[in-house]
Amino acid sequence: MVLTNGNEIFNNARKGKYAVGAFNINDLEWTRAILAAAQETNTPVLVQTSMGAAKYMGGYELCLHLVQDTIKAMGITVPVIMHLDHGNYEAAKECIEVGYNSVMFDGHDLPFDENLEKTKEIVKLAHAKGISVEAEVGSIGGTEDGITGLGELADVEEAKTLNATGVDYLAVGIGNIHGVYPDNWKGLSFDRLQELAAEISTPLVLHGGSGIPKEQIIKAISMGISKVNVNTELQLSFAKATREYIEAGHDQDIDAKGYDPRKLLAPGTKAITDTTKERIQWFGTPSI
Ligand SMILES: O=C(O)C[C@@H](O)[C@H](O)C(=O)COP(=O)(O)O
Ligand SMILES: [Zn+2]
Repeated sequence: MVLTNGNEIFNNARKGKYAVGAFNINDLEWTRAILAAAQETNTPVLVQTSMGAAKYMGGYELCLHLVQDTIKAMGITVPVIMHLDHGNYEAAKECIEVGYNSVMFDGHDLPFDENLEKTKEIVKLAHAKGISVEAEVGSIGGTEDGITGLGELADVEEAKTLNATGVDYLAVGIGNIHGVYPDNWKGLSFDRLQELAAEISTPLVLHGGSGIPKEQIIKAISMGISKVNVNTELQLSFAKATREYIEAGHDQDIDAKGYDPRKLLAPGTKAITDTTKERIQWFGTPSI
């Protein structure tokens, strides 16, 4: 079985100064597309469900089985990590129970001491089952109520304290944000990344990978980022390819090309694979 936790994969990435992509799945097509990209590049991959995506698809157990069965149906042979992305305490416990390979406990919205205590609990529960744990230091910004933040910087002392709980990888704020970056974005803070990487040898995670210029991604990886989360870029690629297909004018009333979902979804699914392969190349993930 190719499903595995993230410990060795991301520790090797940190040591080797490359990253492994963490790509969000939203349905069967996304799952197939991302797994195809990993198989075609012969590289390990992490597929992740946010709480919302898992609910949309039918729950964590269905998502795990979807990935397991798709791996089998596609004959995937590269290592795959099934991960909970931005999980709250209850979701992290549920995914540990269900059998995910890896969980993120995102306690950024809790008082730090509570985040710390709950992280310790999740680490204990997860490690008892050989499941990896990701924690988040501070908040990874984004757009809320129409306002886009410019990205927060993780506190180094808080990062060291959270890291001491035994988490397997640590998401850090270095000016990164989720979703589309605003025109006045100032870029990643490599000074803060250097401070964090000097104190923490645990693989570091960059959330909000979509929209960061390639050269900044590559530089951050050279400084200790070992896992890069990407979701929005895959969604944009899918939407663009699907729109172009529909606007090509297949008459949806009489032409099966215009209404057969397997034809409607094909261009977008291929676009997800192509974008995923391009990001794997950016991350320098070595083929196995
Ligand atoms: O969009 C989600 O629900 C998942 C993301 O938060 C993911 O964790 C991530 O960081 C990807 O960010 P993006 O590439 O900016 O969409
Ligand atoms: Zn994220």
